[in-house]
Amino acid sequence: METATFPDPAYSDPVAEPDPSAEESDPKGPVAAAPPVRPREAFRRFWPWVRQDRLWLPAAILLLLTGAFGEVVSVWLFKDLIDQVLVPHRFSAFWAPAGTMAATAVVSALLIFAGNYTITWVAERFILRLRTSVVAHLHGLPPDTLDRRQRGDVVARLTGDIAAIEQLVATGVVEAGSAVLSLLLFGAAAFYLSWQLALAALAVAPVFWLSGRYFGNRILIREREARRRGGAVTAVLEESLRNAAIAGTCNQERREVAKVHRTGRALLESELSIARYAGLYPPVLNVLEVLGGLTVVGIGAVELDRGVLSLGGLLAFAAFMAQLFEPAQRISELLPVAGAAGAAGERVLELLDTPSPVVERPHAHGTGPVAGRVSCEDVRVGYPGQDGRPVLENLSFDIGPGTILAVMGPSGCGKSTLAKLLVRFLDPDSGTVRLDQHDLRDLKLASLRQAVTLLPQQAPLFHATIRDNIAYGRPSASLDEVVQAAKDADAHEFITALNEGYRTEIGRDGFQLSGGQTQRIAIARAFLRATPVLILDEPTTGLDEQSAANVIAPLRRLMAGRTTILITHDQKLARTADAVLMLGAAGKPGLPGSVQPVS
Ligand SMILES: Nc1ncnc2c1ncn2[C@@H]1O[C@H](COP(=O)(O)OP(=O)(O)OP(=O)(O)O)[C@@H](O)[C@H]1O
Repeated sequence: METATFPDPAYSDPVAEPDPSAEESDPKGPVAAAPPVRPREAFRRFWPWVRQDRLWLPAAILLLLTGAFGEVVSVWLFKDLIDQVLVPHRFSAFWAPAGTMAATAVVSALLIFAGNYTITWVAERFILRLRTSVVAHLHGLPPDTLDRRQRGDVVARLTGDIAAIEQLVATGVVEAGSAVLSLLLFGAAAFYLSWQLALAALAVAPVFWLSGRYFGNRILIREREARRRGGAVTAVLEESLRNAAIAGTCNQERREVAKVHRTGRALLESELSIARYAGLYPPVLNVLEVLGGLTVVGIGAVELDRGVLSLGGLLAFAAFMAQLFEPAQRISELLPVAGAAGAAGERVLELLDTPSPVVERPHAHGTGPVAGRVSCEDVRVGYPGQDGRPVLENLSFDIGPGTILAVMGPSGCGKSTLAKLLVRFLDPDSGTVRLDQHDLRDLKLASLRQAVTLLPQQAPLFHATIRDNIAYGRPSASLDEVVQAAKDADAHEFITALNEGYRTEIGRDGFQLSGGQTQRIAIARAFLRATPVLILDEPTTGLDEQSAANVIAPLRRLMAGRTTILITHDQKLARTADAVLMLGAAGKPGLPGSVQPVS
């Protein structure tokens, strides 16, 4: 029998060829490129999240600039030091300019620190606000819309990409602003000292600009690809780790590792391609700087010879040139960062621009007291990308308050789709779904969901205590209420048998608990919500006979007196219903039969 060895030596070499048998059909990986957005447009879109702190941006620029001005003063004093102390050998005059230079350096350092801290403060607040807004938008989307994206890629967009954007709108603005103003400041000082030399130095400016454009465009294109591939790496990682158990049982560990390796290698190639441009740009600038500097020194030597310029003046000019190149260097370093920010911005805007298929109407109202009548009138619904073929068609039923309606039918006939319609994760293409007399589309979403509890097939649990998991449906519930709900759900006994009882922390998806126990926690949560309408989507699926039997008694108590849509394949459970709706009854999935009383 062949056994896999880990770590596989094949992957210790990062550019090794991955296992070809594991090649994906899509060589570009599981994440599509975001639509391109022009940097100016991206800046305009993200500006609202900076607006609140916008006054701090000029404040930071001012602090950095005043700090930089301190450096101008130091250079000026250095010129005096040479011309008035060193050249005439008057060492008694040393202390005054030296003391002023030292004090200026300290003040300058403090101002630059304050400026940099201010930028970080603005940037971090921007990141926090933007991430919160994007997450709020994503939470407003129905699960189907969100699930169309790779979860790992969404997380990459919400972390790395959002952090990179701040370079475009916060740090970038201040850095570019202060660098440009420093350039002007040092440039003005250089012109004041010798306009001829300053003009000579400026001769290289167009070449700087042209090389900036050349490198900037190429870096942006490569950053786009790298961001996409970065998202693919987290997507593949997330999926691979989530499915580690199935990979193990199917002996597919090698394939999973190869997938991670392949996407990682694609990212590596992308990053190296960026590094070739981003890494070449500063040395190219250095060469241009040296050429500019040599021109200046050549002309300066002639000026010195003609007696137009003092030695101190020439040295001070050279120092200004060095200072001039420092902001130019900073701008050049901003280029790859701005490229990354632009590419990251496109990916975050794509998330923000994902429309919700379910929109609350402007004049939507609350449900008021809910009796619990639920009806569908000639409903037709399908999913996008299915050539307009409906999943449900001509669906009509009307059940009174407190009725339990079992919904049955073959797999794929649209039972879960009906559940989505009733909580408005989906709207019908035609026809009407009603709660009491209200068309669901006229109701506020929060109000509708206050009245309806959906217990999905696999009840999700949070990484939190059992108490918090039960109270999730009503966080204000007291411990007594939580315990009562657990008792009603037949969960109290096994909870108190755990070492820490209700304070026991459970892992994601109920890790530590059996399927039946997880389901009973979810039922306790539904008891606590105590809504007039219940939708139970296959509540016993995946449970063995004994666990299913343990769940049926609390489910009966939960359903008593509430309008319940009970989606099930389980004949035993269906018998607890007052009526049954067979979907796909005529042998055609999606075409419903009528509601029949349970015999
Ligand atoms: N988000 C979606 N996008 C596109 N098609 C979907 C989506 N969800 C479901 N479908 C399709 O709609 C049809 C009905 O799916 P639905 O989940 O409602 O069936 P079901 O009766 O609940 O099936 P099961 O008993 O297997 O859970 C299926 O053909 C399915 O492929």
